[in-house]
Amino acid sequence: MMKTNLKDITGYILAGGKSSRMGTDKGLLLFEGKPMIQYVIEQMQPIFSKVVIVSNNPEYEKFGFEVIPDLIKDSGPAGGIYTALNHSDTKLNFMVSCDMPFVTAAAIEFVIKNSEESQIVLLENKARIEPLFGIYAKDCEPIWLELMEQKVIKLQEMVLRFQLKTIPVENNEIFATSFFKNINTKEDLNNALNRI
Ligand SMILES: Nc1nc2c(ncn2[C@@H]2O[C@H](COP(=O)(O)OP(=O)(O)OP(=O)(O)O)[C@@H](O)[C@H]2O)c(=O)[nH]1
Repeated sequence: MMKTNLKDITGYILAGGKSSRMGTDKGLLLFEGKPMIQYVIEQMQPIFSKVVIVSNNPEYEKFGFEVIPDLIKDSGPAGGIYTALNHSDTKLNFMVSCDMPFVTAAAIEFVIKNSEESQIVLLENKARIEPLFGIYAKDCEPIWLELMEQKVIKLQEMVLRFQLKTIPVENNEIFATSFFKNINTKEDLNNALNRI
C-alpha cells in the first residue's frame, strides 16, 4: 500500500453554517478567549501545507487563510463539502467542522494513517458515523453534486453512497470523551467551558 503523502491532502474547515442554535457565528465565538475556529486551525496548520476555510463570511479572512464562499448555498454542510471538493486540486481532502475545539493533530494523523484507498474515511463513535471530521477524495465530487441535485443533503445518508471506510474509535485514547463534542448552543459552550 502506498503511504499517503501529507502534501497531497488539503485541509478544509467548514465554517459556513447559520449558527441558528447559537445565535452568533460559532467559528468566531470566543472559547476560553480564543475564536473556536482557531483551535481547529492550530491543529491543522502543522499537518497540511494548505488550509482553506469554506465560509460566506469574509471576516474569516483575518485568520490569514484562503476563504472560499459556498457554491451551493443554504444546503448545510453538504454544500460546504461540495465547495471544498470543487475547489480542491489534491486527490484527498481533510474536512473538519469549525465548532470542534477539542480536535487534535494526533487525531487527524490517526485518520490519515488508517486510511486506505477509500473515497471517504470517517470515524465511527458509538455506532455513529462522524461525517464532519475525515477524508473525502476529490473524485467524490460528481456523485456528491448529483446527490445534492436530488435533494439528498443529509451527510449521514450521503456518505453511504461512496466507498466508505469507517474506523471505530471506542477505547482509543486519542479520542477522549470530549473529542466529538461540537458546540452548537450556549449551553454546550458553558458545559464545555466548565469541563476544562
Ligand atoms: N460552508 C458551509 N458550512 C456549513 C454550512 N452549514 C453548516 N456548515 C458547517 O458545518 C458544521 C456543522 O454545522 P451545524 O452545526 O450542523 O449547522 P450550523 O448552521 O452551523 O448551526 P445551526 O444553525 O445551529 O444548525 C459547522 O462547522 C458549520 O459551520 C453551509 O451551508 N456551508
